[in-house]
Amino acid sequence: MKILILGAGKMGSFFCDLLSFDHEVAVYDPDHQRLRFTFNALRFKELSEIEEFEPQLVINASTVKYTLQSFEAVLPYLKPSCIISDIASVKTGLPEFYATCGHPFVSTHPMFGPTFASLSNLSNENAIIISEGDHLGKVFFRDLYSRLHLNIVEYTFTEHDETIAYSLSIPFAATLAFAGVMKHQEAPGTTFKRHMQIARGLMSEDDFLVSEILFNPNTPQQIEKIQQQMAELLDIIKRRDSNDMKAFLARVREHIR
Ligand SMILES: O=C(O)C(=O)C[C@]1(C(=O)O)C=C[C@@H](O)C=C1
Repeated sequence: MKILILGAGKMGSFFCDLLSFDHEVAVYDPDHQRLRFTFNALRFKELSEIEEFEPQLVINASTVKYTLQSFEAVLPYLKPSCIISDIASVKTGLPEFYATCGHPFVSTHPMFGPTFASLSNLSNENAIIISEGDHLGKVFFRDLYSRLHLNIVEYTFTEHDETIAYSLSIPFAATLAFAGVMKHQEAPGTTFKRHMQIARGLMSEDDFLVSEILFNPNTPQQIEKIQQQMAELLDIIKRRDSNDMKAFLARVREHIR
């Protein structure tokens, strides 16, 4: 299959490595410097090269802020039968775009990345496939993700954004709150060190990625839940109420069972 990957960032390079043994792969990135590290694939710097290549599948691995923009840039150079796909962390705007783009589409979300996952062993990781996608496109990604031993879950676009607001925005916001008040420790404890590791991982992410995940329209209501929990905890601490604290901790334990 002829596959075009948009974006030679971390995820684009990951898909390129993964697919280049079994498929004819090309990578397009308008930032020519980033193509220096692209191997076993054609490196496209000009849009006209895409037209000549005639890809059958496009995997858009651009930074989430530019997902729609990069689709729009390449669309005029694709055959109508070409399946277009994205791996964006937030799907806002994509259902509307796909509905009018005139191409079969498939949308997925690998729930891992180079910061924390070991890309050579993904057997404990997850991937989401959006149910509205084209049948063949979904079969392609289901097969690819199964071969990586990923746990695969299927959600609609709406379910995806609701779930992601919960599973990414809560840890992101909680980490930002922690990192926002932390100071250098000369003798940190193990819990502190673990939090610090997560905070450093998150802060090494692209600002666009962090922002777009937090800009998910479902995020504010999740952050309000954190605020409610903190307000309740603060109140219990100030009152030094052992019974209320016991009840609070029991409730939290129930949540993480
Ligand atoms: O491990 C990483 O590199 C990630 O950025 C993964 C992570 C996460 O923080 O959990 C971040 C964004 C993705 O859309 C999915 C998962």
